[in-house]
Amino acid sequence: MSKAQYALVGDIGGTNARFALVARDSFELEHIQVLPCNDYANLDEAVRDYLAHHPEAEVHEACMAFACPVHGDTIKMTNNHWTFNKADMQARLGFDTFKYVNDFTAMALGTLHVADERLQKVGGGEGKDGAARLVIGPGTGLGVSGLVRTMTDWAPLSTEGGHVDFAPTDEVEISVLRILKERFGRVSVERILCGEGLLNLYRSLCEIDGVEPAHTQPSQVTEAALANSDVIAHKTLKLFCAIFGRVTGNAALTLGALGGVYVCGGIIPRFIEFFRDSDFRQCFEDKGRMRDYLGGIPVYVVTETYTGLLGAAEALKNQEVH
Ligand SMILES: Nc1ncnc2c1ncn2[C@@H]1O[C@H](COP(=O)(O)OP(=O)(O)OP(=O)(O)O)[C@@H](O)[C@H]1O
Repeated sequence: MSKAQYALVGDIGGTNARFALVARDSFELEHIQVLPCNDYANLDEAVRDYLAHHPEAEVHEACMAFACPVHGDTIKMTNNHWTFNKADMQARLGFDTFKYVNDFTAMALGTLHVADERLQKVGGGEGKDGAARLVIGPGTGLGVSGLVRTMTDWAPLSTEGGHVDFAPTDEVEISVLRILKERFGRVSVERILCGEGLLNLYRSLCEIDGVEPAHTQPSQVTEAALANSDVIAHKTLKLFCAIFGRVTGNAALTLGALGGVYVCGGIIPRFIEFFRDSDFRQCFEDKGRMRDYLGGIPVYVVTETYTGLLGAAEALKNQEVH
């Protein structure tokens, strides 16, 4: 009996490597497995281990997303010890095709295949068909990407939008800027809108109120905020959502994202009800003469865990991804 033909897709983060198989012309992820990168000397060991569990699959094609730059000849993971030459790795694994994409680019492409029930709408109308989409996500950093329709496919934009300047809009935010400027010299929005950023914001609000910080992890701040057991933690999460709304609105204006906004990353899905009740949407739309323009744009929080794997599957077939 001949083996079934599959492509291997991967999403390689600092801590974990996620793998799945996809059949030809399908976006259904089969046999998803999450392996700790630290258990393997390099990528090929992890891939071999994964494929050894699926001898029924014949794999000639692969596409993987990496949490590091992917444009050079060498992949050097930012947060783990894996490093290798791309051509050498492809030869070692014996794949006819091996595509490499950045993890947030894969996240953006993955939103094209997320099931409707994994998209939580937070205001706005219907996205305009074929118009640009914004993909933005606070996680370890603040990822910003976009999707633009071309003649053949959706082209993902690789941007550094997390590094635009933080633009405060009231006295409290101006005080936050002052405090963070003293610490970092320059304050990009990523200094606030990511896990570490949430802590930066919390510590700043503690300093403004003259209170000793009680939390040292981003998750502690959100837990205390959700339990409403700590006034400053609650204020922090509220302000986090408001600033995220303004930054997302700015990015949507710049990109002309009438097709919709997709909120990815591991942070917002952890407090989706709080997010829905927050000032996020109001701040997203609070752009003077552009209020109506933004008012029509739907915002979706993506709650799918494996968006990056779906994106790797899309990237394999997408002619705009080289
Ligand atoms: N409950 C929480 N509230 C706020 N931030 C959190 C919470 N739990 C984890 N974080 C923060 O979320 C960040 C991780 O984000 P995310 O889950 O998106 O990972 P990632 O950037 O995709 O990285 P990787 O691909 O290595 O998993 C970390 O900075 C972490 O401290």
